Amino acid sequence: MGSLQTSSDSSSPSSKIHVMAVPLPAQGHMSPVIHLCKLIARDPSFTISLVNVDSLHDEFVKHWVAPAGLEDLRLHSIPYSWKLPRGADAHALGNLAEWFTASARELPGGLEDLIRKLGEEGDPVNCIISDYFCDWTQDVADVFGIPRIILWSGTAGWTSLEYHIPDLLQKNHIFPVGGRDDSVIIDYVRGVKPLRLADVPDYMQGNEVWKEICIKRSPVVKRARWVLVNSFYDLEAPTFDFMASELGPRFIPAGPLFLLDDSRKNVVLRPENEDCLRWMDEQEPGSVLYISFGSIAVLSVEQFEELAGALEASKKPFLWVIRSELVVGGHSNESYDGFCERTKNQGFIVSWAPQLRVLAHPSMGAFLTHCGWNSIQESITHGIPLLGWPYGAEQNTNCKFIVEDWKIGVRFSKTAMQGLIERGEIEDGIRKVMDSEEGKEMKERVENLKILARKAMDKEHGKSFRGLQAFLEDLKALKLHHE
Ligand SMILES: O=c1ccn([C@@H]2O[C@H](COP(=O)(O)OP(=O)(O)O[C@H]3O[C@H](CO)[C@@H](O)[C@H](O)[C@H]3O)[C@@H](O)[C@H]2O)c(=O)[nH]1
Repeated sequence: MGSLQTSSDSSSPSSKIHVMAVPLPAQGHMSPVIHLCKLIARDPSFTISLVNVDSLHDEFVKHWVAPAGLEDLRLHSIPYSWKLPRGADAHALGNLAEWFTASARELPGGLEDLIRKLGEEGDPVNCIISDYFCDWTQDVADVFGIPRIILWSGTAGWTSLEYHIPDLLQKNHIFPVGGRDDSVIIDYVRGVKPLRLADVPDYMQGNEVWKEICIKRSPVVKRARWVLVNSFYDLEAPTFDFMASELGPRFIPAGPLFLLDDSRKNVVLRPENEDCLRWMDEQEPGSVLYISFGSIAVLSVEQFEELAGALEASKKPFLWVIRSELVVGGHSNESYDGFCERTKNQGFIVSWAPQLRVLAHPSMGAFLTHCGWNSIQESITHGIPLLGWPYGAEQNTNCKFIVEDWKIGVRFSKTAMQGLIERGEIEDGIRKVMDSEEGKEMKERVENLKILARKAMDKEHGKSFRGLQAFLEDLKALKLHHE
C-alpha cells in the first residue's frame, strides 16, 4: 500500500471533510474523477485521498504534476496485480470481464485496510466517490457507515440503459437465451429514444460473466447518495428528467468536467507529443482530420491498412494517434514505412496527443473516433463534428446518439467488432463529414451544442456547475452530522 502526500501541509486534516476518490483504473475513467477531485480540493473544507491501484500508481505518479494550491490532494495506492487488458488482450471482451470480476474480489480488502489505517492515524474518511463500475465500493462504504457517491463517466442515456437491465433481461433482449433477434427495436428504455438491439451497449450481449456483473451492479446505483453524470442537461434533458424522477434530485448533470480545469489537461498516463500542435499551426483552418481510438481500442492489420489507404486517398491533412499496441500483431514495417513516406507532407503521426489542445486548435476539421464518451464530449465542447467508428463497451450506443439523436456525425455500416470497413467506405465517410452539405449542417448543430456545453459549466448560472456546488454543500453537512 503506497501513499504520497503532495504537500508539506501538516495542519490537522481531521478538521476537514475527508473524501476518498476511487476511480476505475483506466485512462477514460480517471480523467473525470481527477477533474472532480481538483474542484473539491480547491475548497478549504475538504481533504482528498485519491486511491489508485499499484499496477497503475507508478505510471500515474510519474506524470502527475501536483496542481498549485491543491495541497490537500493526496495520492494512495492499494494492491492489485491485474492490469487493464491492453492491445490484443482487450480484444477479448472476456478478459475485461475477468478484470472486473477480479477487481471486485481483490480490491475491497485493500480499500478497507487503507480506510482503517487513515482512521487510526486520526484522519477518518467521511465519504467515498467512485466510478459506477466500482460497485464494490458501496460494500466498503457500508462497512464504515459512510455514503458513497457515484461519478458516472458516460452519458445519462447509458445510465438509463444500465438501470433498465432487469427489463432488458426479462424481455430476453440482452444476454438472450436462444439467439438474438437483430430486428428488435427497444422502445421501453425511459428517457432514451427507441434504439436497435445493435445499439444497446455491446457488453450486454457478452458471456455469462458479463451477465452476472450487470445483474449485480444495476440496482446498486439506487443506494448512492449522489450520482454525478459527466454530461450536460441540454444534451440529454429527457434522460436526466427520467433518472432524477426515479433516483431523486441527487442524480445530476455534472459535465463536461474537463472544463473545470483551466490547464486543459486530462490525466496523462503516456507522454504527449506536442510537436503535432506546431504541425497544426501550419494547416488551413478547419482542414485537419484527427484520428484517435482512445486508450483501449485496437485494429487488425488489415483494418489498419484500409484506414491508411483511405487517409492517403482523401488527401486531407490528418493527425493520427497510433499507440504502440493499436495494431493487433503489429503493422508490417514495409507497408507502414511506405505509407509514412508517401504521406509525410500530408499527415502527422503521434503515439499520444494532447487531445484537448488538438481539438481546440483552429485547424481542426473533424474527428474520427472510436466513440469513447470523453472523446465525444470533448469534441462537442469544441464544436467538432464526428466520424464514429465504435469498437466495444457502450461506444456503439454513443455512436447512435451522435448520428441519430444529435445529428452531429456519421458512422460506417459496421462497428469495428463486426468486421472490416474497406477504404472506399472510409473515404466516403470522411468526405461526408468534411465536405458535404450534410456535413455543414452537422457542424452548425455541434457548434450550438458547444455553446450549451460551455454554458453548463458557467460559474454563475451553469446547471452542471450549480449542481456541483449543491453537492459540495451537502458533503459539508456530512461533517456536521458526524460531530
Ligand atoms: O492521444 C490521445 C488519445 C486520447 N486522449 C484522451 O484519452 C481519453 C480517452 O477517453 P475516451 O475517449 O472516453 O476513450 P476510452 O479510453 O476508450 O474510454 C473508456 O471510458 C469511457 C468513459 O466511460 C467509455 O465511454 C469508453 O467506452 C471506454 O473505452 C480522452 O479524455 C482523450 O482526451 C489523449 O489525451 N490523447
